[in-house]
Amino acid sequence: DTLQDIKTRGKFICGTMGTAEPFSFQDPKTRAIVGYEVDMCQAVADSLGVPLELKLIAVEARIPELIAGRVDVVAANLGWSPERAQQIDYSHQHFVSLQKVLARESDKDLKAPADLAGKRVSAVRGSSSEQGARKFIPNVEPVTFKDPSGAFLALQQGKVSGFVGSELMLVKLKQQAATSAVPAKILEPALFVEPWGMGVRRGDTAMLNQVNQVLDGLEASGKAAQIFDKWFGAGTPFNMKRDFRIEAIKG
Ligand SMILES: NC(=O)CC[C@H](N)C(=O)O
Repeated sequence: DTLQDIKTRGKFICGTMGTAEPFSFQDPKTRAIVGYEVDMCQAVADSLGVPLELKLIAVEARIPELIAGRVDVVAANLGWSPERAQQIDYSHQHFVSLQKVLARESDKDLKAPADLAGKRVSAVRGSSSEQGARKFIPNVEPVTFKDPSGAFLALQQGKVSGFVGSELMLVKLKQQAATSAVPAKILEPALFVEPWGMGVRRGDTAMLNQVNQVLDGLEASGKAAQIFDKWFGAGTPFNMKRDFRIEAIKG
């Protein structure tokens, strides 16, 4: 749909995770889907003068839903990769993430991702983590799950020795595991770094320009840094400093 179609329709539809704190997750009190990526989508909706509608999508459905036109953009932990960049266009990066491995605290012989060579690991189906597991850990064919919860459960049940995923997802799961029977640890070093952008349909130049203009505006005004601090800064479970800018992804 063109920008005019979206204005006529009267809503901007953004595909998002809904399960990934603090990017897009359910607020325990209000039950609304909130988060960093939701704020970014809201800014685009505001720029178009229409309300934001969130559509929750699984990791493996992100690119298919976008290509099929069932969402206007995808803001769903979407890492840039050369393969994906053949299928869709990417906005400027709005986050930069590490990919790491979560293991059981009790597995003392597992210190680095390389120690998982030839072992079983889990990953979310259709994620860059699935591909990264194959690429960066020798002799690994990941067991995949539709949702992060399944991949995490497999680790806790001892069905796999590691769970490859985005760092902040693993940070939250590690916190969750700390009070369970199976505490977890994050292995260092990271497997790889990935810039995240909003996914836009290939050739939808008007939408791509609109999103980039909004993101660049948030960067220039300092609003992007404020939104970052709100979700990742001191007083949040992540306590992070911003070490990237919103800018074009250098592929
Ligand atoms: N599982 C994950 O790490 C989240 C998705 C991942 N960032 C991707 O782009 O596929």
